[in-house]
Amino acid sequence: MKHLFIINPHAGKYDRSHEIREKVARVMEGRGKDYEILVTQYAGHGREEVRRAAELGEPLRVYACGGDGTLNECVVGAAGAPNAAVTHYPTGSGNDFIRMFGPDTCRFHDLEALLDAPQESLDLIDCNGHLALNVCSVGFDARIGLGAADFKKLPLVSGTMAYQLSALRTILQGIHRPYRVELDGEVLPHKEFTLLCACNGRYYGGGFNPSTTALPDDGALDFVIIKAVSRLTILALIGTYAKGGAKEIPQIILRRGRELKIICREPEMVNLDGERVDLSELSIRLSAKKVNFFFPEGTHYDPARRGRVLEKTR
Ligand SMILES: Nc1ncnc2c1ncn2[C@@H]1O[C@H](COP(=O)(O)OP(=O)(O)OP(=O)(O)O)[C@@H](O)[C@H]1O
Repeated sequence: MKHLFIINPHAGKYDRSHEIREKVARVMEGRGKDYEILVTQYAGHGREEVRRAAELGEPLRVYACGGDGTLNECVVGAAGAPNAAVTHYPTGSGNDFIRMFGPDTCRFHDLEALLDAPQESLDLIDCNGHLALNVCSVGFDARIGLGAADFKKLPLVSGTMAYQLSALRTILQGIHRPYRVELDGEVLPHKEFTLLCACNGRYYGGGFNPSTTALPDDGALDFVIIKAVSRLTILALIGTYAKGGAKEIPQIILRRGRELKIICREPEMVNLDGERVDLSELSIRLSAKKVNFFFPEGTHYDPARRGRVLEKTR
């Protein structure tokens, strides 16, 4: 079994690659494991290296050392490879996918707990051929989160300020847009929407909890759709939405399904695990590919399965 550590030096607030390298070497050499560390040189590098390693066909365990973007790169590289499995060693800003492990999320910081850990086969979201593990969304939230990058480039603008400026721009530009939306073959009667979200995981955007029922291995996606609402309404509802209260909000449609088709008037920013693609016609569905994900013994993304001993892969 080969253990491959993909370290993104740009994840989180500062470069932790040196510290992670030392920790990995200490743990892996102490246990006589076959391991390799790769510090990425550019966006997309992790995905390429994981794909190359998975294609060798040998048993492979990949540790995504970064945030959700790094995890997405490793997952895409390992998607569909039965010999490969991925986990998250969180050093990013949001680390949202693993929040689903609830009180056990902190155990992902323990490298030793990730060794010889059990795995499950997880579903993936496919949006026009782009894959996501956690959440794919379009609308108000995607424009704020992804649009913040435009402001981060400006001098004297901090990370928080970039999000505030992006939120202000999004609110001024109008928070709902005309989309044609089809859910599992049924065209929704509404003409304008604020946000459409396909959830495989339960958290995104630094802790927002749009779905409290999504499970990444149930062969379905949990769709969260906010109809057109006013700026004042969104301000009043956003706190409830963030805390997992979507089912209490009448302007939100919650459905479990397999495919969401969206046609926009012009290209829209689409969020895939925090990464951006711009599309005007979207088909968001379950991918035919799955990915193996490993996690500390006794923990689980499904609260009902926490504490159970799963089969280990050595
Ligand atoms: N060497 C690199 N240079 C520039 N960008 C990189 C490099 N390696 C990876 N990336 C990209 O960096 C981006 C941010 O990484 P990541 O999402 O892991 O961290 P984060 O934004 O701090 O965390 P989170 O997404 O959990 O908030 C991703 O788009 C990833 O593809």
